[in-house]
Amino acid sequence: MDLEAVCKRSLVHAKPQGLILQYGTAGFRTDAQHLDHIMFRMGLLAVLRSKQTGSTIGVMVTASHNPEEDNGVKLVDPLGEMLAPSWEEHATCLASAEEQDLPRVLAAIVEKEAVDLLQTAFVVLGRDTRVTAFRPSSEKLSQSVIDGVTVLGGQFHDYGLLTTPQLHYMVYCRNSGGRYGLATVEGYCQKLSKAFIELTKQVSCSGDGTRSVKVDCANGIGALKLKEMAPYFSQGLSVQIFNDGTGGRLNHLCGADFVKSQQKPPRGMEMEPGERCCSFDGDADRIVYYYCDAAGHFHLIDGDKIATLISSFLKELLLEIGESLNIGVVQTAYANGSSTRYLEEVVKVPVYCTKTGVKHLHHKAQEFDIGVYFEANGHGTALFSEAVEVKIKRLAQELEGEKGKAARTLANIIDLFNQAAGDAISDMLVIEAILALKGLTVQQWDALYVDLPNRQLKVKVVDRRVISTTDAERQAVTPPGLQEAISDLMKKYKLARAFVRPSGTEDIVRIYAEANSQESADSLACEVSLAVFQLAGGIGERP
Ligand SMILES: CC(=O)N[C@H]1[C@@H](OP(=O)(O)O)O[C@H](CO)[C@@H](O)[C@@H]1O
Ligand SMILES: [Mg+2]
Repeated sequence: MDLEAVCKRSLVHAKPQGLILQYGTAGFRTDAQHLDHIMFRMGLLAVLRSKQTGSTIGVMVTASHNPEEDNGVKLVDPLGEMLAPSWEEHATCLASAEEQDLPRVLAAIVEKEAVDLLQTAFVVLGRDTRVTAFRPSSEKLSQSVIDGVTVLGGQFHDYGLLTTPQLHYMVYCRNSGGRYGLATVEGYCQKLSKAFIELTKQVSCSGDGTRSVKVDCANGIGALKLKEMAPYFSQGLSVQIFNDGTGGRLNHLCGADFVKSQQKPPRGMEMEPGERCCSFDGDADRIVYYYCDAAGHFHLIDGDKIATLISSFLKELLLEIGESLNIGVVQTAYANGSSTRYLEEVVKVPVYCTKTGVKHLHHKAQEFDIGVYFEANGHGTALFSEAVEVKIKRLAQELEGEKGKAARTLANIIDLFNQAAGDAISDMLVIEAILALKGLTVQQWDALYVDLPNRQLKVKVVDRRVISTTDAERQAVTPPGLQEAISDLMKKYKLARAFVRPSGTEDIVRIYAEANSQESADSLACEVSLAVFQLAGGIGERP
């Protein structure tokens, strides 16, 4: 490790003195102007992680659903997963080191993690479409990552524009010796499209021609990548893209985050009653569906209902095949109470709750033969253990009749999921395939259960760390008295549930409340916000 060369090069990407940023739930994220040194240093860290694991490591430059002027970066571990927690700490230390401390911090990581510096390193990069008013943001920032990689002698491949889940897929492919698929955009498009076409060709065309869906791409990378992929699956589905980045701004009044949090359609989407529509977020790892009814009312179908559709379908297939595999659904505290009840009582699958952030859900889902996980906001996928995948693919060839058909359907569904990360394009194709196979309309899907009315609010406090939680964030431990106050407030309403937690991506405290009516959910959320404001050091306007 030529520390002298690293220090010299680092001056080109000098860290603003005193600037401290933390590797959070989704990597580093802030105003793009403050990220140059972070990018260079994440290039360095990716090389060390690659040497330590003897595997290809991914670096994705994106700020997902954040406003256009922001940017961010996250590292992708060997199996396409989020970076291991101990390395998140190294990332924070490295990002916070002042220039003169850089050699010491790097040496400490090498020692602590027993990195063999003689190992070769390989890093793959992807980036979204972000530009700032004056210059490309993601493109320039990914050059800084490359600078970090090369100064430490690492090799790299820059994929250029990719969705976040596509980069996760590439990393997984490269480290699984081709077992998972071909590590190219073409390989990705072919693997998913082949599975989708196999699935949908069994559906008898009921005279209404090709199925179609309207997709809001949040003016982000999803538009480019969906356009690129659409010809591969066009015989099974036609997509009409809105907010493709040619007119509007990234994530502005559109995209999955906007639609879910505002519970209204994105700007620019032309909705006819009963038509299936969906929205991706800015880096295409989240998806939500929606439609409007004949009276013009908007209906949101969020991650919880997506998880329900997927897990019931998988359960039905297993029943048909005659295999009793251990299937589990993983949610967070934000999952609508109706969805949890429906999954447990009607679908009869065990449901688990983890802390917010996909890495927690992903990790829990790996414990099952088949683990389905979704955050309410639409980020999720399904994971199949290697043994299950091998078994189902064998059964698909061996079994005949209805059992064989079900096994082949499941084998294709396994290929259609991106098992490295939640993926809007892959999830959309899974959903479209299931709806087609089951002959369900979007309204029938929506009618599986009725969401409990709910409300999310934010409160600003002096220091959000005064709030600590337990029981997968459903109970507040500190400050004293807060949980008692919330529990007392909940008693006033029917079917009420409320919790608070400090956000991992914004400097705020989030409040969630649900109850039997919208009025009750709104007023419970408001009362809980006030309790947070009073007991946890609220600042600014009183809720
Ligand atoms: C309530 C909510 O939607 N929280 C989001 C949000 O995290 P917060 O820690 O709540 O800010 O961003 C995360 C990263 O994208 C995502 O995983 C999570 O679900
Ligand atoms: Mg995202």
